[in-house]
Amino acid sequence: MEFAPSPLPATEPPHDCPRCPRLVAFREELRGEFPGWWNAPVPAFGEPNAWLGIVGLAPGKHGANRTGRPFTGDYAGDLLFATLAKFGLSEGVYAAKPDDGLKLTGAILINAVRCLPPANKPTPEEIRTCRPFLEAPVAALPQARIFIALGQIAHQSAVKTLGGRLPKCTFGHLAEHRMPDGRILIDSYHCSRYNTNTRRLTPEMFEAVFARAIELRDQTSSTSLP
Ligand SMILES: O=c1cc[nH]c(=O)[nH]1
Repeated sequence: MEFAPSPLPATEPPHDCPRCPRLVAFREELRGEFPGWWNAPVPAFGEPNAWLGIVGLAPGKHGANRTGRPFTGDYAGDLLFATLAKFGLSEGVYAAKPDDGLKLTGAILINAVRCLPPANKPTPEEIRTCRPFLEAPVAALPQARIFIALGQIAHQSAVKTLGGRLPKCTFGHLAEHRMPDGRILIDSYHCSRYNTNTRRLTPEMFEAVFARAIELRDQTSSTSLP
C-alpha cells in the first residue's frame, strides 16, 4: 500500500504530530521497519453530519496504524464494521482496507489517542495530550447528539470532551450518561479480540448498544439538542 498524506481538516493532528515523544519514537521505529504502512496519527473516519460519534481507544498496530483508517484491518474492526452495517450505519462492503469504498452513514469513528501506543496502552499523559484531537472534531459535529465510548479510556476521554464530570459517570456496558448540554454518551465494552474471545463482549451485547443509540436518536430527534 502506498500512502501520500492528503490535506487534512484543521481538526486533525498533523501527519508528523510531535506532541508525545514516546509515540513519536515508536512511530519512527515502525516507519523504518514497515515503510509501506501508514505509521502516523490516524484521522477520524465517517460523516461530518453524523448524528452518532463513536469513540475508540487508539490505532491497532496491524490495523489502523497499518492502513490509516480507524479499526480497519484488525480484529476489532470485524465486529465493529459488521455491526455498523447491520444497523444501516454504513454503505458498501468492508474489506479491511482503506480503499474498499466503505462509507459510514450517520456515524463517525474517532480514536481517543491518534497514534499507536506500545502494547496498546497509552499513558494518562498521552491520553490528555491527544484530547484536543477528540475535542476539535467533536466540536465540528453539529448533528452529533449521541456518542458511544468503546472501553474505559474512550469513556473517560469522551466524558471530558463532552463537558461531563467523571465522578458522576461510572463506566459500565450499556451505561448511559447525559452530558450538561443534553448529548448522551453510551458505554460499551471495547470490541477487542480479548473481550470478544473471552465473551466479556458478545455480538449481541454490542448490538444492544447500537440499538439503544438508534432508539435514543429517534426519541430525541424532535427535541432540540445542540
Ligand atoms: O480502539 C481501537 C482499536 C482498534 N483500532 C482502532 O482504530 N481503535
